[in-house]
Amino acid sequence: MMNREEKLDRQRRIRNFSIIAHIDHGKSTLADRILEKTHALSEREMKDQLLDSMELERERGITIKLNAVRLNYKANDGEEYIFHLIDTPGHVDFTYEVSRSLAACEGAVLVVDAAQGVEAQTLANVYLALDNNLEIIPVINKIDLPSADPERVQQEIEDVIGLDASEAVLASAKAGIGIEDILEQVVEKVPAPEGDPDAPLKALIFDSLYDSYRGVIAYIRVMEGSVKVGDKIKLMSTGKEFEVTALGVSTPKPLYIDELTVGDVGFLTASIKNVKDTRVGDTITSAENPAKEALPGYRRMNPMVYCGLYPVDSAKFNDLRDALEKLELNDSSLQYEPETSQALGFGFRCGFLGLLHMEIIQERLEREFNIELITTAPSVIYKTKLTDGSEVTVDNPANLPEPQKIEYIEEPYVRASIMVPNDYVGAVMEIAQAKRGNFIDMQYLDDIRVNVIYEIPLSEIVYDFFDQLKSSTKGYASFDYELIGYKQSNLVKMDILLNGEKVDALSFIVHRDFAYERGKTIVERLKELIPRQQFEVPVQAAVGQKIIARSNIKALRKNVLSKCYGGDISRKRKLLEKQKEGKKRMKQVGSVEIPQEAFMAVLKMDETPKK
Ligand SMILES: Nc1nc2c(ncn2[C@@H]2O[C@H](COP(=O)(O)OP(=O)(O)OP(=O)(O)O)[C@@H](O)[C@H]2O)c(=O)[nH]1
Repeated sequence: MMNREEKLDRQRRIRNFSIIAHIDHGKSTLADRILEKTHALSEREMKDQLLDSMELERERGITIKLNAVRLNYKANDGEEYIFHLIDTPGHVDFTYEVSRSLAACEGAVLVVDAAQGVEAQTLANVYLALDNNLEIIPVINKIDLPSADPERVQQEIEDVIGLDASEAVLASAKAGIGIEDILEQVVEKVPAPEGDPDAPLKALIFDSLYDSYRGVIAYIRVMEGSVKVGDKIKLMSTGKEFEVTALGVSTPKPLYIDELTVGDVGFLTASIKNVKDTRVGDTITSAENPAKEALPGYRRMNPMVYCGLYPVDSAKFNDLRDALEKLELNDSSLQYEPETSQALGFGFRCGFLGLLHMEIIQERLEREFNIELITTAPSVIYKTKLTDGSEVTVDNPANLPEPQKIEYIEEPYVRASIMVPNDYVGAVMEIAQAKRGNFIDMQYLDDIRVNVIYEIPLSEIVYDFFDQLKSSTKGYASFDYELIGYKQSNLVKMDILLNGEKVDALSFIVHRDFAYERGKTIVERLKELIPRQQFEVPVQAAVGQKIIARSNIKALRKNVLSKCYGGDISRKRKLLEKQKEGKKRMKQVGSVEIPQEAFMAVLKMDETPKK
């Protein structure tokens, strides 16, 4: 164990920092270069971008799970420094996790693409870093690109963000230019951690994951005091106590050590069975000598978006429950509870931080657990005030109380900031208006670009807002949003009837002014998406008792087999197999077979249906 002097001397040489950037500006590439430069990895190990560890992440090119590595850097001043490089997820769904991992740092390397310049997430990340009082080191990356314009971007960083960019490093993470300058600036500009090594322990949890051998692994930053293997610790939000079984740092290989002290960033295990006991943002203290106050900023994350997950094969309900249980071990923001749908049978209503989070879970269920799912359209949480004075929250449109019982309905709103070149401002405003947005502000960033700010219902963002934005701005728009609270809206529930029967899983909530239009569109879309049956199927959209749109799915003219009546058997089999293939993602609802796409039809309202 180190004595106080040794601890203080070490603390002086620690630098904790993150890399922040808009998506694709080169964060992971730079992290790799830094690892290489500090000899953390051999070239062979460098083959894959190491900080992004999960397969899905790599495929989608985004970072979901946070991670932290310890690196040793011998600086030009001749001293050995200890760097902790903390990785942050790069998507709005995970903003809270980003803010907590930034809270574990004293500095941030801000990467801005030399051709693209400042974008929506650049700003959003800078604000998070400033909220956490971080020293920001601007880096202009990709200067090797022919389209790079470092001077313009430097000016932009000063004008738009208000940071001094006179010493911004001109870098190419790809070509390995400027990496040493970045590391030297980290040494010079990022302050060493403060905090007393002899104070009661305060450690911030900025990530946690479940490992089937070791239980929960909490990634922590020690802010005060120190923690040793064998210590009794206490989680300050719950009061639960555990005994530390192991401590370590990733280099990035795990290196087990006996003690983590002020300024250290590493992992801790303590026979904890559930990630819900180590929530991101919570404070770990000593059970015997507890700190008086927890670290600031702890929030419990609540899901923003819900959808129903149903196994295509009803016999797989238990498999689905087991799979969700497993995923939940590793994901404290995932919520689920059993739900029954008249149309879809037994399934689960699941809550997610956002749409990306939802897609990731769906994909993992299908890929890792081999469960074919029918997923219903995502819904936000509505607050309804009833005429009897009580309040209910509704995460499933099918459960919205009868209209005559409702006093009013409130829905969540976000503040969206959309950055676009001048020429596309009109297109952006058109989309935002169509999505019930209230115009708030328009800021000119420079001669070319504008930041357009709207308040928009979250439900409209959930419905293909970003896709529309991308396609009508040729991909130039960048977008960020934050939840601002609930507002009253004139909303109604739209029911869909197939063959005269209400299909609960197809119900959705819509603004009254849009009900007629959406009703018409969805009926047309369903007509395209639902295959012809042996009989004619009427499709109707209704608000309350009133049918507002209808259409008919014509009956099949011929049985598919009758075509090859008398034909050879192999052709017949092929046809049958093809039919079976097509049936995979179908659900028999009453007398009608409905394909997966139909349940999501409500999401793609403004697209012309493809057959
Ligand atoms: N020309 C050039 N390309 C670069 C440079 N740095 C990164 N890239 C490329 O830019 C793309 C995005 O780089 P990443 O490092 O994955 O970006 P990121 O910011 O980590 O992206 P996310 O993980 O999706 O947030 C990749 O194709 C890189 O090869 C650079 O200095 N020059």
